[in-house]
Amino acid sequence: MRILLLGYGKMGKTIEKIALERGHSIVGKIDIDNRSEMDALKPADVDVAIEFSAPEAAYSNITYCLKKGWPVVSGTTGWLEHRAEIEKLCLEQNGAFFYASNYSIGVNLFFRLNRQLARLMNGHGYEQSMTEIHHIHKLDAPSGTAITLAEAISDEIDNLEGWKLAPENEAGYLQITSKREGEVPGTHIVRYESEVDTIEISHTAHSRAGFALGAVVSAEWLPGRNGVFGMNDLLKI
Ligand SMILES: NC(=O)C1=CN([C@@H]2O[C@H](COP(=O)(O)OP(=O)(O)OC[C@H]3O[C@@H](n4cnc5c(N)ncnc54)[C@H](OP(=O)(O)O)[C@@H]3O)[C@@H](O)[C@H]2O)C=CC1
Ligand SMILES: O=C(O)C1=N[C@H](C(=O)O)C[C@H](O)C1
Repeated sequence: MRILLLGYGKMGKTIEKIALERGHSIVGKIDIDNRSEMDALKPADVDVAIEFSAPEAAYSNITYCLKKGWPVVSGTTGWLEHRAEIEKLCLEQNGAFFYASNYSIGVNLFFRLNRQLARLMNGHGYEQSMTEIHHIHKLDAPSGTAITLAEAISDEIDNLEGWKLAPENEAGYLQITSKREGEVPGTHIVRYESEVDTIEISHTAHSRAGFALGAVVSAEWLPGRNGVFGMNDLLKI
C-alpha cells in the first residue's frame, strides 16, 4: 500500500518503520513545515493516510484527507470536541475514517476488562480513580486512553456522571491524575478503593511499537470500506 504519513514525530517514525517492514511504501511525510507537499499529491497517489500529529492539527489534517478522497486512520488525541463534525464530513464524502484513542491490542483488551470490572463493581460502595503516566513531551491531559477508560466506567457505575482532571475533585465524578515523567510510553491504572481494600488494574506499554503496529494493521484494513470505524470493528472483540 502507498501510505501518506501526516505527522512525522515519535509515532510517525515508528509507523514508518513498521509499514516498511510489512512491505508498504511511504508516499509522503507531512509535518508542520511541508504541508504544501500534500497539494501536489493526486487522489489516486495515496491508498491510505495515517495521521498522528498534534491536537490543534488533527481536525484540518483529517478534513484535508477526506476531501481528497483518502481513507484516513487517525490516532491523534486532544481534538475530539470536533469528532462529530469529522464523522459527518466522512459520511457526506462517502469516505472512510478510522479512529482509536489507543491502537495497541493489549489496551483494547484492557478496555474490555475495564468495562467488565466497572460493571462488577457497580453498587458495592467503592470509590473509583485513575492515574495515567506519560512522557514529558505529551501535549494533552488527560490522555485519550484515560478518557476512553473513564467514559466506560461512568457508563457502568450508576452514581458517576463523568470525570474530572485532578486537582479538581467532585462527588459523582471519577478523578483522573495525569503524571508526566521522563520518556514513559504510556501507563494507565484504574483503582477502586473502600475502607477495607483496594482493587487495581493497570496497562503498561513498554514502547510505541504496539500503538504503531495497530495503526498500520488498521490502515491495511480500511481501504475499500466506507464509513466511520474503530478498533472494535477491526478486532471483532
Ligand atoms: N492512538 C494511539 O494509539 C496513540 C496516539 N498518540 C497521539 O498521537 C499524537 C502524536 O504523538 P507523537 O508522535 O508522540 O507526537 P510528536 O510530537 O512526536 O509528533 C507530532 C508530529 O506532528 C507534527 N505536526 C504538528 N502540527 C502538524 C500539522 N499541522 N500538520 C502535520 N504535522 C504536524 C509535529 O511537527 P513538529 O515537530 O514540526 O511540531 C510532529 O512531527 C499525539 O496526539 C499522541 O497523543 C500517540 C501514541 C499512540
Ligand atoms: O501521547 C502519547 O504518547 C500517547 N497518547 C495516547 C493517549 O493519549 O492515550 C495513547 C498512548 O497512551 C500514548
